[in-house]
Amino acid sequence: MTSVRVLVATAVPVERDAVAQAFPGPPAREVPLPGATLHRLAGPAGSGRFDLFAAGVGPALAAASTATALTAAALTGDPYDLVVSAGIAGGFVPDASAGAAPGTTSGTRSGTACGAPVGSLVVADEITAADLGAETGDGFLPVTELGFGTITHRPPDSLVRAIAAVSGAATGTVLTVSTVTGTAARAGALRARHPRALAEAMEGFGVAEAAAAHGVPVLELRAVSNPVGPRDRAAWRIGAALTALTGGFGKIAPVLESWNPHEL
Ligand SMILES: O=C(O)c1cccc(C(=O)CC[C@H]2O[C@@H](n3cnc4c(=O)[nH]cnc43)[C@H](O)[C@@H]2O)c1
Repeated sequence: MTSVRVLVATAVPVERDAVAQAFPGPPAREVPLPGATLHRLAGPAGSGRFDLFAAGVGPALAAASTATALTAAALTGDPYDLVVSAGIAGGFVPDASAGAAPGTTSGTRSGTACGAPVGSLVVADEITAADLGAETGDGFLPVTELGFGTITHRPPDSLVRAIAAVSGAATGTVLTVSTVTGTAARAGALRARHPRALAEAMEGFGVAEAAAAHGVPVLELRAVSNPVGPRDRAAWRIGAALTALTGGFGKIAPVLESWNPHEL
């Protein structure tokens, strides 16, 4: 059986390098593509084959870059089996008075609602575009209610559960936004519309759209660098999140390597 071929799309190089640190071995080989450069890891024979790349910030550039990488691989006759959107994110931290959102694996520990605190990991069971739609006098309407497209992609359930189990990541919806939330009002509106949301970032839905167009399954793994809410740059913990991302990939790499894409 050939080994699993995985494309990991981060937004920026520092996230890509944090993922790369989880993989021991020789330095990655650079493979240039139009608009992006793959970092091809040389794993031991029989292990998974991982290409990491910085796909850009925001859903549009991430989708375009991911589609380029997927098309290039397909044209060589060696397509990817899985795409992973990875990086840092804002975490929803509910009020201590609030319970966990139904269906999330986050919740109450010692009576304190925990959501997705800074430094924690989140694996998406739903990758949802939060601001793709129309504003109306009666509120926001997603594109699906306008009769177009989709707003949610669902990663393979068994893989999500395996990754959560091995990494300790919380499981829930990860929102994709084009504008970083910067007020309590916006955070509250997102939580009201997406009660299972644990995190927001800016690329997952774009990566997932590209993967879906190629019929390739997608995952999103995020390490929380800041709370979603009023803008406070001093509260960002990018170093801690990158460390968590490296640790998370160290744990999930064997799961990805042993995953059988035909068991979907
Ligand atoms: O200074 C700001 O308020 C600000 C505004 C826009 C972007 C940033 C970034 O640092 C880049 C966002 C980058 O990181 C992911 N990310 C991390 N935290 C969040 C968040 O709370 N909401 C959305 N995205 C977030 C995102 O995926 C981007 O790649 C700072």
